[in-house]
Amino acid sequence: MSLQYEEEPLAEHYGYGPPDSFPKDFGYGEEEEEEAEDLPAPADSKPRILLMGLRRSGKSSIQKVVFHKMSPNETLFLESTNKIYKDDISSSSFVNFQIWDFPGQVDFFDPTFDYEMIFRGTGALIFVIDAQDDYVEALGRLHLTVTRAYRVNPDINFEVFIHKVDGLSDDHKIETQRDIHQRANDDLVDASLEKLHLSFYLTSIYDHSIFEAFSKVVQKLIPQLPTLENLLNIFISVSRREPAQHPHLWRPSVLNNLVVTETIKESGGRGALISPLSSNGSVPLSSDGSVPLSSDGSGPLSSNVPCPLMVQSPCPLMKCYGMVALRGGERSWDAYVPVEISQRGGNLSTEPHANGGTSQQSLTPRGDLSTEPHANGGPLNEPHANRGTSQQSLTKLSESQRDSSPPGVGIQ
Ligand SMILES: Nc1nc2c(ncn2[C@@H]2O[C@H](COP(=O)(O)OP(=O)(O)OP(=O)(O)O)[C@@H](O)[C@H]2O)c(=O)[nH]1
Repeated sequence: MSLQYEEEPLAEHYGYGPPDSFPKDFGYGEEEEEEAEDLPAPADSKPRILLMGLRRSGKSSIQKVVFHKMSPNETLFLESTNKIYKDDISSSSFVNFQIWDFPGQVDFFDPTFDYEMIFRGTGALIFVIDAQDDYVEALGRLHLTVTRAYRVNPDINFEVFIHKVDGLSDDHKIETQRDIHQRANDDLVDASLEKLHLSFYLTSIYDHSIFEAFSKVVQKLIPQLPTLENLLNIFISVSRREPAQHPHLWRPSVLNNLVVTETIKESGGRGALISPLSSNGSVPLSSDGSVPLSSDGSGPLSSNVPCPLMVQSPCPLMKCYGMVALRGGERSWDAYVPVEISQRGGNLSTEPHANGGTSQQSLTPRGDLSTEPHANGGPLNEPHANRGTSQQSLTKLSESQRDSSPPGVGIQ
């Protein structure tokens, strides 16, 4: 069903050539995209993220650096995209989506182009603006694109990447963002589209900003986000150790870098503990209970306690893992929620916790957040209150490891 649905309009209406022309030979790219025959039906498809913007604005570079580990310098050799490249990001049960990288020269509004089909199945539209270039034309195209898309599908998240800001001074960055924000919103007001919300991000492939921005875009597509945010607030509240004191500690710290990969399992839990996991699905252990980094700084070292709920991920946004355990009253730890922690190359955030005020929150039996004080008098924000329980969680994972596991394995 989907095969014809997607193949036909794209194959017919996209193609090489100047703007405003759509030769019939347009098709999908050949590198990583699926064959048209494999495309899922629109109703069943994963959330779709469109990458749009003028030519050379940096769309393909963003995709390659964020999802294919291409080094930023290599993007200098990328050729101009002349087909839609559809990239399937299937990293876990929560975070599955497709990215469609559009050629910059395509005019999406050619009458023969079925833009309705494209926008109808879209979760987020990222419009990339080259901040090092004159952006007047880009603003015009942005307006045209988002207004047309909004009329087809008002549920799309519209995200504007003010890109290549590595070449700008701090003052220039702020001024550029202010100016683009102002002009884009003025255009919407003139079109009586005040309800259309644009989110803006300053990005560059040469630093962490592009990962942060993409992480935020993806998170908006996760329906369980409120629950996850609550969990992560708890995560932050128990993550007390400062990197300055323990530079070897792998310390997830910012909310928007975290993505949970499993729903909360039924539990009689009243508390939460998060232990870091290595990418091979085991809990890293060291003599002082902290988490040593691997030599390349990309994540925790491997260790010796297997975790049955581990979810592997090929995506560099989600290469490290943590685990939430829900405590079940008199019982031992009986539910585990693996979380994926977005991080790249050991670039740890050392910003203070933005959401640290959740110390009195605890998990109800259904995994919802309660704001009541902790029932057992062991507030979650006291690191030592969790030391004993991390031992319990390890017991649950592997009885044989019980005595050999040091206390305080969880991040504190
Ligand atoms: N300074 C800087 N250059 C970048 C950045 N991102 C991409 N570039 C460069 O911008 C140029 C164009 O990048 P592409 O990714 O090919 O742009 P595109 O939007 O996909 O281009 P089309 O395929 O023609 O639509 C390349 O030389 C990249 O190296 C960035 O964050 N900073």
